Amino acid sequence: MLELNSSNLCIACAAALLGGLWCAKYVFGSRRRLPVPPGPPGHWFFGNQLPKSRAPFKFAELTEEYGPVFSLRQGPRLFVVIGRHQAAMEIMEKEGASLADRPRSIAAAETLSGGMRVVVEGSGDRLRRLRRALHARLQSKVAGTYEPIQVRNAKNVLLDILDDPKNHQMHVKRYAASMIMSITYGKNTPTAYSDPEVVAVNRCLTRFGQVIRPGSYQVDTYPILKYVPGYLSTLRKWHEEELALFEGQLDVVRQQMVEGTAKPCFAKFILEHQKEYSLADKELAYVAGAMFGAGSDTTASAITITMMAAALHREAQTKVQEELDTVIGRDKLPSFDDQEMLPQVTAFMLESMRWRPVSIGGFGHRATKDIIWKDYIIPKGATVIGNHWAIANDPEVFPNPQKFDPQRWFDAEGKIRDDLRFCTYGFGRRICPGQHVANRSIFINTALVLWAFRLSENPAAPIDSFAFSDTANMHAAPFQLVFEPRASEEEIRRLCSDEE
Ligand code: HEM
Repeated sequence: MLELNSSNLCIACAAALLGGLWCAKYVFGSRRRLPVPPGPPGHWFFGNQLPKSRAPFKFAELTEEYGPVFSLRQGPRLFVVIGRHQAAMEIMEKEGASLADRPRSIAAAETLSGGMRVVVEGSGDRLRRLRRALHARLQSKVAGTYEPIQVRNAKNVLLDILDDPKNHQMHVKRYAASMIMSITYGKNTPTAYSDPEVVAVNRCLTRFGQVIRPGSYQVDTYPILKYVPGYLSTLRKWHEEELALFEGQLDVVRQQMVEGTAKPCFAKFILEHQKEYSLADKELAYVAGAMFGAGSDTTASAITITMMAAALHREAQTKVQEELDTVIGRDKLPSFDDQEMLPQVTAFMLESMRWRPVSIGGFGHRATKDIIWKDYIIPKGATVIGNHWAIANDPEVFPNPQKFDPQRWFDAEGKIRDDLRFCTYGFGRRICPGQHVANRSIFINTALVLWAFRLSENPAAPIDSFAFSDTANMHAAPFQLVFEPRASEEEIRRLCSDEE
């Protein structure tokens, strides 16, 4: 990040003055009749210091202190954080139409992503077109057509674990990268996580992750800084690099279409329907790139969390395995067709996603009009965040929330409850369009891994179930697992090499 020096002090002063005016607007001007939700006191001008690390946990503490909805101010920006399930439903879902926007992000959205990355795109016509294109290929019915790709890759996870159990986290990352590359670009060879293409995409993602972190670029609080010469030049260079990468990936499919060798995939679909969705070439490249960006590491993280949960909660694991043994037996592998009959597997994955939510802090939405909630106002322009971690630990909805208890997802008749939902995939109009693909990935990997192996901790290397990266989508730090095959190795290998 650029240090402020004397030559741009004037601009900084102007920024401060402008910030002050905005501040005054929040503090005195627009208080209207209702107050904003309560929150910790802050500096009259700078407001509150946003946590520099582990924000979802610190926000959860503030929820305990200030209630289900609290607010923080940083310079001119107001943040409203929701930490309870009911409030999240009342605000994020019921007021979804007023919260479809994203907070303005000059650094990550406008500069690094050139205004084309769907996850940080503001509401409006372009977002609608992008989401329509994604929905066309990710909605539940279409997601079902990817099941053979998911089964093939999930079987490879079992084989990889047999060959090299130590690298279980890498195998799952390979699963997710390979599956997304197939769906997006029609690549049907297993993609190694060390593929140069995957490495290059991941480099872009790491950069994006760094830039999007609140507070990493002051320009998002004081927009005038964008006129400071050189301030955003690195981000512009990175944008050119990622655009070239995404365009290159799309060009391969374009060429295959000319040669008649293109496989059915998202890239082919959007190229064929470019006019219908009115997407420019660069937008096409980015929306295909978004599939990998949003869907690869998130999926891998969620699968790894189910494996960690199994090793740490052996009773819960046994319940799933008893169900697998009764319903599936030992002569075949579980498949998607069996899901209805495997509610324990479903409950186990639902509880894993609640226990350690991948998108732990939730993503910011921007209010496009004043929202009244109880006796408070969430003013137009505020950034509203549903804190997944705090909501996951709401004791009213998830009693004894620290306990890993898949049985909480069952109703009295032993069916998966349809009145209970956790916000794994976010909220309202910005809900994750990849959720149907993701759920299928988590289901098939959980079912196959628990069918094939008994998972446990290595007593010499206990698992720290809180050792995760401090990033928007969190990843478990490396940890050891012991995989004890539940069938003979030959049998697992034979069943994994059977064609579907
Ligand atoms: C377990 C895996 C996944 C998790 C936990 C996850 C979670 C999320 C969350 C929390 C959001 C933001 C929602 C909000 O703003 O409230 C999101 C957005 C998004 N996800 Fe996922 N996701 C997963 C897998 C996927 C997959 C597999 C794909 C694509 C194939 C995908 C594509 C997207 C896209 C494109 C967005 C941006 C949507 C927008 O901003 O309008 N995700 N995801």
